[in-house]
Amino acid sequence: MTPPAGWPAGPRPRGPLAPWLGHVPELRRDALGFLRHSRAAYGDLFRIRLGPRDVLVVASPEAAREVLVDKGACFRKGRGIQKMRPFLGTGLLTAEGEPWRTHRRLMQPAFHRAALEGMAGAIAAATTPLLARLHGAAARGETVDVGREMLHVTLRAVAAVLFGTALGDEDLAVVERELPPLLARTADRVRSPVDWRLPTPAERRAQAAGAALDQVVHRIIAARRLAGPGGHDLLGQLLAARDEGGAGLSDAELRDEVMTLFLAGHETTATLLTFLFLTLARHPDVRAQLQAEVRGALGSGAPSAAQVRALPLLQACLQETLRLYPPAWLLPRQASGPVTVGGVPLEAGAHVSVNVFLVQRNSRHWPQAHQFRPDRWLGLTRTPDAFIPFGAGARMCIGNHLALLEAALIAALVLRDFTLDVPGGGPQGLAPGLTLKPDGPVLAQVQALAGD
Ligand code: HEM
Repeated sequence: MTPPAGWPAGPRPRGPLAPWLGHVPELRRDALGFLRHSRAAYGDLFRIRLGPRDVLVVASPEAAREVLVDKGACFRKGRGIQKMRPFLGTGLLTAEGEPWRTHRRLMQPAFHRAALEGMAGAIAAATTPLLARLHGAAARGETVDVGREMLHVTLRAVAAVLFGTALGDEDLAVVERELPPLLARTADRVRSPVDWRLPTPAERRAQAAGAALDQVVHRIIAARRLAGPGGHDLLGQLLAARDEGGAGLSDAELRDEVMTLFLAGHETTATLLTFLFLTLARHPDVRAQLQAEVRGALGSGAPSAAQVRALPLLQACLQETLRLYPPAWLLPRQASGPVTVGGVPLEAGAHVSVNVFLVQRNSRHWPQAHQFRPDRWLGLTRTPDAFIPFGAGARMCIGNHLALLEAALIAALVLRDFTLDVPGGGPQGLAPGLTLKPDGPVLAQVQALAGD
């Protein structure tokens, strides 16, 4: 195993199977511990081995910027992302080159901050069943599984934002039932070292789920086309989008984009909210200040986008949660031609992994990097370079404003009426999979706050 010429050092794989597996066993055992330890020993750029491949791990904001922004055109998405294609088709997440550029140009306006203003009502309405469940749990003294509840609410929110009122209760039930097995199977495929599709029960379940979802999505697209322009839903805006030649997205392209938005926008936002409530339960002083801010600024009705954006401590807590626990914790890339990163020469096909988790806990850039200190965000006028939870450059998350709006609205609505306590402090470890999650369920006791 000869490392590529000019590459930095990294840990040596151990054990009899090391030549075949490289660091896969270490990563399976404790990926974050292994990566943190390697960074401490080898610096902000180091080499690891994944099976037959050398991977350059990037843990400095400067080199991350090179990969994602300055030399972004010299890289394509890594292999894992391509394995999402059977279910996602070629939506924004998986597309490359000209098709990606065309779709991104067409879709971008619908995701601008100003375009999202009118969606606050739909997100607040999607939160109503969660609030009802929390009331019930508080009255009965039951605990709630915060992660599960956040997955429910963000799925409803993303569905409401995408389809508006076009999504009836029956269709929503299909989405709630069929999307999770499809997403779970997609995550398994990404993690798997091989890329085959045996007809296992999970694969067959995912295929059936995909077919059921396709039916719903195609029906809604047809109905939405008939209804014509107007409305605040994203699908309406995507249907109306035209390129310079006057061409819009076909039904097949819209299907792929809708599935992509479900996948990209659902678990990520749920994870942010789960970590937010877990972290606030561990910092009751911050939570009390935050509740005072929310209750002081919001009346009893549905808050507007402008109202939640103007809550400085809520915004600071969301940023600090994204810094410590970035749901998209690593961004894999493959060089499409010869290029250097941090002075390291890469050949075409070389693998790079921008490690968002390590960048955002880099102590050169973040004093007390591992501590939850939302106050560090108060009064900041520009986003620090070492903060890339939504990526950076041309492939940066198209849904970043939507995610922050959704998370702020849901968090504000919950915090206005409830306190979620997590007895024993909840799960202590982190589970880095497709997204970064707590390594166990976050079980909360719910207390309803008295009205004013
Ligand atoms: C807290 C929530 C979210 C986080 C942390 C997050 C993070 C990210 C990151 C890091 C990327 C870049 C991936 C890369 O460079 O390889 C990305 C891409 C993307 N995200 Fe998000 N995301 C979130 C929510 C959303 C939402 C709500 C949507 C839409 C409903 C969305 C849609 C997308 C899409 C379509 C892409 C691909 C963009 C492209 O390549 O042009 N995301 N996201």
